[in-house]
Amino acid sequence: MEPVLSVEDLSVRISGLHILQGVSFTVAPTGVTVLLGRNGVGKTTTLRAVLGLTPPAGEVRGTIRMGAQSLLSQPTHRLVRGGLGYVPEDRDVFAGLTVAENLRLAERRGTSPAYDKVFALFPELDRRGRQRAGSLSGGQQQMLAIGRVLLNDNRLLLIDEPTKGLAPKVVTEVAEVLERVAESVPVLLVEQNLAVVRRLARDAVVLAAGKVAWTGDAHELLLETALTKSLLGVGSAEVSAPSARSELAGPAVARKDQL
Ligand SMILES: Nc1ncnc2c1ncn2[C@@H]1O[C@H](COP(=O)(O)OP(=O)(O)OP(=O)(O)O)[C@@H](O)[C@H]1O
Repeated sequence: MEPVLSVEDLSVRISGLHILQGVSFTVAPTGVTVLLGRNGVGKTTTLRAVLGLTPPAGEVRGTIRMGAQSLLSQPTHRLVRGGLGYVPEDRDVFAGLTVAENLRLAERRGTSPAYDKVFALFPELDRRGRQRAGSLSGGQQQMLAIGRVLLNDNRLLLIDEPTKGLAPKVVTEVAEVLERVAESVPVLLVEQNLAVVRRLARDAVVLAAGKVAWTGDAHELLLETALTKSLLGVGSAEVSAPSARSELAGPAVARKDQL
C-alpha cells in the first residue's frame, strides 16, 4: 500500500534551534499512525511543518509528499483545500462565536459540507448550535474542533493531542469518535495517553531529541518494556490497562519534570 504521506529527511530550525534533525517516516493510507515522544521532542513541530505552519523565521528542509504531490512549497490554505485536515492542540475554536458559526466558518467554498455526517457523530453539536463555543466544556470544544474538520472531505487528518486535559470519561468519548473517524480517513495522531494509543493506533513513529528513534507496530512498541521506558518514560505494565476497564485513563508519556 502506498503511503498517504511521506516525510523524508525533514529538518526544521527555529530561532537558531535545530528542532527536527533529518526526520523520515511514512503514514499508511488507512488507520491511525501515532507520533509519540516525550515532551518537547518535536511532535507538534512535525505536524506544523507538514501543514506549512512553521513560523516565518523558521527554516524547513527535506521532502514532504502526500501521494505524488510535494507539500513543502505550498501555502497552508491550498494544502487544506487539497484535503489535509488539521485539529490543533489548543482546539482553536472561536470562543465568541456560536457552535453553528464555528462550523459555518469551516465550510470550504465550492463544496457541500457534510453536516449530516458531523451531526451523526456529534449530536450535541446540533443541539448546541446556538451556544457560544467559549462556554462549551473542554470535551465539547474538542468535538467541535474535530467536527469542523470533518465537514469537508479529507485525504489525511493531522490531530494533535486531542485528549489533553480531558476527564477520563471524555477521553473515552473522544477515542470512540476518532476510532469511527479513522474507518474512513487516515489519521496522523499525536497522543500522550498510551491507553488511547493502544486502542487506536496501528503504526507508531517515536521521536527523541528531534530524530526518529523507532518506527513499527504500535502494539509491539507498547509491549516492549525497555523500549517504552527508554523512549517514553513509562513501563509497559503501566500501559496494559485491564480490558474490562471502560475508561481510558491510562498513563501518559512522562513529562520532562517527571524524569
Ligand atoms: N516557535 C518556536 N520558537 C522557538 N522554539 C520553538 C518554537 N516552536 C517549538 N519550539 C521548540 O521546539 C521544541 C519542540 O517543540 P514541539 O512543540 O514540537 O514539541 P512536542 O514534542 O510537540 O512537545 P509537547 O509534547 O510538549 O507538546 C521545543 O523545545 C520547543 O520549545
